[in-house]
Amino acid sequence: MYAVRYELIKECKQSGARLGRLHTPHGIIETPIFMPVGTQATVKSMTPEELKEIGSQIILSNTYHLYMRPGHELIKKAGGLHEFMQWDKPILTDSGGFQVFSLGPLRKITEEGVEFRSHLDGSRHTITPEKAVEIQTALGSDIMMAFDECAPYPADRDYVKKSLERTTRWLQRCKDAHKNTENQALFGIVQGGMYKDLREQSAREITAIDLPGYAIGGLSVGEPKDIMYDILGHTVQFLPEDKPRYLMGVGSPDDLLEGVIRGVDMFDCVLPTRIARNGTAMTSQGKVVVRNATYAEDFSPLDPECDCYTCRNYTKAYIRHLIKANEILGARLLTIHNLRFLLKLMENVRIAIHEDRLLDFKEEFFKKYYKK
Ligand SMILES: CCNc1nc2cc3[nH]c(NC)nc3cc2c(=O)[nH]1
Ligand SMILES: [Zn+2]
Repeated sequence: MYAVRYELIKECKQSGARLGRLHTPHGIIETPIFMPVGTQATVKSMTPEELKEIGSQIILSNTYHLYMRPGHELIKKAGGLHEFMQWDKPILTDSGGFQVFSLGPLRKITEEGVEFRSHLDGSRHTITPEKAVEIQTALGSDIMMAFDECAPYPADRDYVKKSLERTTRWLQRCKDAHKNTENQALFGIVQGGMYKDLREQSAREITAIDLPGYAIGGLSVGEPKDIMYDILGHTVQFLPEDKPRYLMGVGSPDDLLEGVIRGVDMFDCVLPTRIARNGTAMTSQGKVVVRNATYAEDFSPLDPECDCYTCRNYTKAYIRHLIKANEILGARLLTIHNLRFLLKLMENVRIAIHEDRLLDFKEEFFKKYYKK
């Protein structure tokens, strides 16, 4: 019996999209789903109450950052991540692989794992598949991600092939090290760069290892959108229908819709929270850079069609003032709105799949948001 079980509710008649339910130890998640990112055990500037208020069902936290600070042993002493941050719904932790690889020249990859220097104090560390599982076990997340290598883009074919084969060996080591399969699920991650045959090879190797869910990694790493969509569509066909599919690091509205249409169930992205902090909002009329002077005396709501706390109470002029004055409330109000916007988008996507009109919904959305 796995800690996490996927229930396929309905397949869309217009596309490869699906409605599903993900049963986890901390509750049931309706998919397709967008997961707000809480890198350091907090979705920046949001309280758990506010996250629930806007409809967050599951949040993501980052193994590398929490291992570095405050340390997974401390969080274990605190009773685990749910207790530490007072979030009683599901948590997914990534394995730190992506962060460690984005440390660039400060790291060395071997069969054993990855040696790197801390971004905080330069101290030397080695993360192995076993260590990544140990850290995530201490954090107590509902879903832990395998330790993998996200191949850089671009990367030559030989490198990508060797890398994906090592990622498969690392996944087996993660599974062997994963003891409490009743309380925590381990998801495997498919690699293979932008090479369709290598994507097939990786998907077959990774799914040959029986797990409750699988992620598509190595995308949203700077490649053109049409390549991402093409590789994604190719890769999904080698993933089992009865398991959730998680596309890592994807979250702009167009990418979410294109991903759902190709059969993806789970997404995460720092975009909505990151652009909020620098004064950009995603609205039903498209992007609004609210820090622009044009909004200085605009006393209308940020998004007339939005039901969030920010749009019910404040004007663009006020939010612009807060952002210009670098007031913390500015970042908070835009974060509330941007997260609500994406969570609401996914609610509407789930309804559209239910009514077999997802492609029509996408058409309408693109006309308003992207004016095309
Ligand atoms: C769980 C850690 N492993 C892991 N994280 C990832 C995070 C990503 N984030 C983005 N774009 C923002 N692409 C990603 C790929 C991977 C990937 O291939 N692997
Ligand atoms: Zn709003």
